[in-house]
Amino acid sequence: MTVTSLPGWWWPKGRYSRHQEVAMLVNVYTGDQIRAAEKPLLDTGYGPALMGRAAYGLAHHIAHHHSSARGRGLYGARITALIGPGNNGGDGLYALAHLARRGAAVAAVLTRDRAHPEGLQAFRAAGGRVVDHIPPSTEVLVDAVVGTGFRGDFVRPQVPGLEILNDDAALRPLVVACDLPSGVNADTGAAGEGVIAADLSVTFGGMKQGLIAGRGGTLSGMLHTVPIGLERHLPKTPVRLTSVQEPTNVSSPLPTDHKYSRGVLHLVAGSSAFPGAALLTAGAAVSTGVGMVVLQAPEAVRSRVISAYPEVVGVPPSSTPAAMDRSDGVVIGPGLGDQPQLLSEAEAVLEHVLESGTACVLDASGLGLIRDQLRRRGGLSTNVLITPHVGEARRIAVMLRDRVLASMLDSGSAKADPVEAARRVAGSLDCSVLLKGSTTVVASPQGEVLLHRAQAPGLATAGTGDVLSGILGALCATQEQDWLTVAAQGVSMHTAAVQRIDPEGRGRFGASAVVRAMG
Ligand SMILES: NC(=O)C1=CN([C@@H]2O[C@H](COP(=O)(O)OP(=O)(O)OC[C@H]3O[C@@H](n4cnc5c(N)ncnc54)[C@H](O)[C@@H]3O)[C@@H](O)[C@H]2O)[C@@H](O)CC1
Ligand SMILES: Nc1ncnc2c1ncn2[C@@H]1O[C@H](COP(=O)(O)OP(=O)(O)O)[C@@H](O)[C@H]1O
Repeated sequence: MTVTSLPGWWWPKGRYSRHQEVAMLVNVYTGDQIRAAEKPLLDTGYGPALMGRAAYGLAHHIAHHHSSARGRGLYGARITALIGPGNNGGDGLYALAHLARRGAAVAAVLTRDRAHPEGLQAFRAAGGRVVDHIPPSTEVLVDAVVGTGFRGDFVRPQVPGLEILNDDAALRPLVVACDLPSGVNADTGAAGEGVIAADLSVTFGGMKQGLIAGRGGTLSGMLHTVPIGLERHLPKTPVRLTSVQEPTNVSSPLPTDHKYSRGVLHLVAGSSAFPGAALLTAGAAVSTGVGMVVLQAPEAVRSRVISAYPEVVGVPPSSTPAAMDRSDGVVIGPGLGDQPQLLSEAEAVLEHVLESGTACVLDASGLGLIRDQLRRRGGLSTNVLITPHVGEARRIAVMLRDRVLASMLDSGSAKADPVEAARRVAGSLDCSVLLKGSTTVVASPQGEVLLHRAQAPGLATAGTGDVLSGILGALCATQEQDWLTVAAQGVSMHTAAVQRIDPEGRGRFGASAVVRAMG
């Protein structure tokens, strides 16, 4: 069976061997797009065939992951499924029937008084038992309560024995979600408290946005897509997923290059309160490979940065735009703080950038400059990439007086929708947006979206955003690419550096270590 395996290089419980991923950019669909693609096939009687392929793929991945987690074959493996009333439950039942025929001891808990009749029949015929609790010896728990048919709120079924989910990692069963963890919104990733976090999600027909975005991205675990024959019917999607691998499409220096042809990056970063941010941004830019890094910052910041990176050229914060004449890329904001003088000097640089069209990354305190630009120009410009985290994006929602946007950014809300939020900010400000978080969402003003699921929660440490700004700045100064390409390269490099220093996902590193791992 052909499958597309997605990022799995790091795994929290350390139970699996490293997984090779294959795809560089994968199309991502909403639940409705998948359902629409299924429709012509269902209308012409192919429903059972689709379900057959889905169930076979699910069984295949359960068997594979069980044997890599336990180090033995399927014979005698104790597999229990939570089965809902719809086709998602049907997939689960047929998958268990396959596994029973390969010698597994399978059981199903029916969470409602009805279940997919043919699936139930196949399950029973294969020797499956319907039980009213989760046997404590369960090694694999399959979540097939509800898939893309999920509507409203999800309440975790009250099934005796589910407490085994609270066991220590070594005892806990492997949790496999059928299509997606029950209760995750397939489009947005919004999810309530009752959702059972999966170690592995096996999804059918195409990668669903809800498995990557928002809370869904943190609940879905390792991802596999099982092709079920929808490919021809799937629409062109503007949403793609990056790989976490080191990008291969970043230009290397040519024998004919000189420092100016390799790009000059102008950084407006650092203040007496936050000199470290300038160090991290400059260090990351130098290590990414760029012809020259120019740092516009107060004297104390410059001397600290230059003592660590003597190759950086310092200019005072009051420099005129002439200091930027040779700049191919600009980063404004890391560690600027809130000193009015520094901010007004940064504003002059931003004005110059907006006039000249030089590629510019606007981050951290630099994002506060958007307010004035909204007043002056009604937004920014397509040569700008803004890189807010969710808190900063909420402040942008306030600047835009956009309540809908604010609710999309509220991760606890059923309306949470980071993909649409990033698109909305990009459209409103006419610039590209990189919304940081456990899944990074990059959106262009034209509505194209790129998702990156780092699966590296150790990145949640101060200063890693400054490192990312330095990487993005260096990349945009070195090569002429659209922001989506630069962002895909940048986030992949950022994550790949973490992969090198922290392959086990222990999180015992700081942002400086990420810079050191860049080279
Ligand atoms: N349409 C098809 O032919 C295919 C569908 N497939 C599977 O079918 C799933 C979709 O099937 P369905 O459309 O039957 O929908 P689901 O099985 O996902 O959900 C529908 C059922 O879940 C219940 N439900 C809805 N919201 C709920 C909530 N908040 N809490 C608890 N229960 C809730 C409903 O009562 C309904 O009976 C996909 O996720 C996938 O697993 C696959 O077999 C591939 C082919
Ligand atoms: N839970 C997480 N999992 C993976 N990556 C994360 C997580 N939390 C944050 N990150 C990443 O870490 C970086 C943090 O950036 P930011 O919040 O701007 O930090 P700082 O301002 O301290 O530099 C971003 O690239 C973000 O995507």
